[in-house]
Amino acid sequence: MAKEHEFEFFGPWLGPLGIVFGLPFVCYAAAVGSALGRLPDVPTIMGAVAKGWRPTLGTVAALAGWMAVTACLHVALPGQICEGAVLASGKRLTYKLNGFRLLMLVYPTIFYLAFFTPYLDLAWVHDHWLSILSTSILLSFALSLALYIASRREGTLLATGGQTGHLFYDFFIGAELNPRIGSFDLKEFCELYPGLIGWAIINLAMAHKQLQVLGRVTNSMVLVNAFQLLYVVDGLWFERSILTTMDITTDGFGFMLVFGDLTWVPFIYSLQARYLASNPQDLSLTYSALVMALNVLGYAAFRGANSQKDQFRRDPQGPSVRHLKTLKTESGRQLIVSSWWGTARHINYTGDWLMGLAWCMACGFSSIVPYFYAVYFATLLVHRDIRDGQNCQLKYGSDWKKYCSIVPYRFIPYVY
Ligand SMILES: NC(=O)C1=CN([C@@H]2O[C@H](COP(=O)(O)OP(=O)(O)OC[C@H]3O[C@@H](n4cnc5c(N)ncnc54)[C@H](OP(=O)(O)O)[C@@H]3O)[C@@H](O)[C@H]2O)C=CC1
Ligand SMILES: CC(C)=CCC[C@@H](C)[C@H]1CC=C2C3=C(CC[C@@]21C)[C@@]1(C)CC[C@H](O)C(C)(C)[C@@H]1CC3
Repeated sequence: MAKEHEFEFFGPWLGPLGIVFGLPFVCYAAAVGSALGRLPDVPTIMGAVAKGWRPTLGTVAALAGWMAVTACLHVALPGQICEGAVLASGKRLTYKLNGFRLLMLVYPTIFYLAFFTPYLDLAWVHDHWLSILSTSILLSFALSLALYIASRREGTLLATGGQTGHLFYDFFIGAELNPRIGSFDLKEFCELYPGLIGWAIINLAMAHKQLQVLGRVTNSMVLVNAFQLLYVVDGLWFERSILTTMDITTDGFGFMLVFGDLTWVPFIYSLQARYLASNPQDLSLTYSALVMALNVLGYAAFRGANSQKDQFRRDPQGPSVRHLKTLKTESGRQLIVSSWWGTARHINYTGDWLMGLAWCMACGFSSIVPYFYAVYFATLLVHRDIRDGQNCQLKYGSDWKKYCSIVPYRFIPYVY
């Protein structure tokens, strides 16, 4: 029964209800605030949304078309075939990974058509933002519902946290672990293809809008596009490493991830570019260099730590990782206690957040709106660090305590 299970997010109702209904509202607020360049009050948000929220045939066709194009390309293009982590059933699923190829095909094509030909008015995305957003929210609800219903089939492998029996909570947190249509893995696809690549395309659309209105693209817009494209390219180039993240190995595919992948990432992570489309900023050379340095620093910690762990988990005797100091655990696995992983237990999160801060800073300091991302992301990472700590405590028992005493800081050495 529901009572015997542990509920994340403050119980079966409070957090889940807040997320299911609160986050779509935050998306609308961010849409209005980024256009105005200030924090909007509720009547202003409601007024703007009332005027422009309705999905149209055009926005439904655009979004459905985008999902269909990415899905077809994922199926049609060749890709690396990789095995995922071992499941509770003892089996491993195979995944086809071709996100980087897909990006390399789609992004330059759209860039060329929008900026060098009259055939693609990409700024349309900017002008129909609220309507596209509503379409995406509705799609997220519909897909989550379909996934929940499908998870009730006989013999589906359910996520540990998504089988409480509490209907709303399971719908929210995700019941089925790896929903698939044949060999097409819906969770891996949604996490890396339409939303993540869509984010990079949306950024281009915002630059296109700026070009239409201003007659040029500002250096801040170029920086935001370049930084975030690097982030997307990195995610797709290292697509394989997603197969060992808790999203794929542990969490079910429900509203939280569906909405996160298909709506939150493209519509919130593009906040800076959308802000700059309506509030252009010209940055000095020195300031631009500072922001670039912060992005490089963040990227070094993010990529350095993630790759180090990845290589170590694949082959602890590999030439680039065999020198690392480790703690041997009773489970037979080792934990790295030197180099990146000796500085703080989640130095990769710190690097990720620093990059996010650089994206916000590229928008200058005239408005707090673009900084919403840094605040949101800090909250997500703190929560994720706690969840991962709990998982590791279960996996490694007293060895995890030992590890925490050797590497006492979570994010920033000597601070936190
Ligand atoms: N942009 C965004 O919105 C988001 C980005 N991310 C990014 O995704 C990346 C992956 O994040 P995530 O999967 O959450 O977490 P991590 O990459 O930090 O993986 C955590 C796992 O790594 C292993 N591990 C932890 N410490 C050590 C150690 N010292 N030595 C060896 N292995 C260790 C443990 O698993 P085991 O021991 O079983 O291998 C642990 O469960 C991060 O860089 C994060 O910033 C994440 C969420 C959202
Ligand atoms: C507020 C809300 C609904 C949160 C849901 C969380 C999701 C937005 C994030 C959970 C884990 C994510 C990851 C990425 C994007 C955001 C979500 C989906 C990621 C794909 C971004 C690119 C990175 O390189 C990554 C591949 C490491 C990363 C994986 C986790």
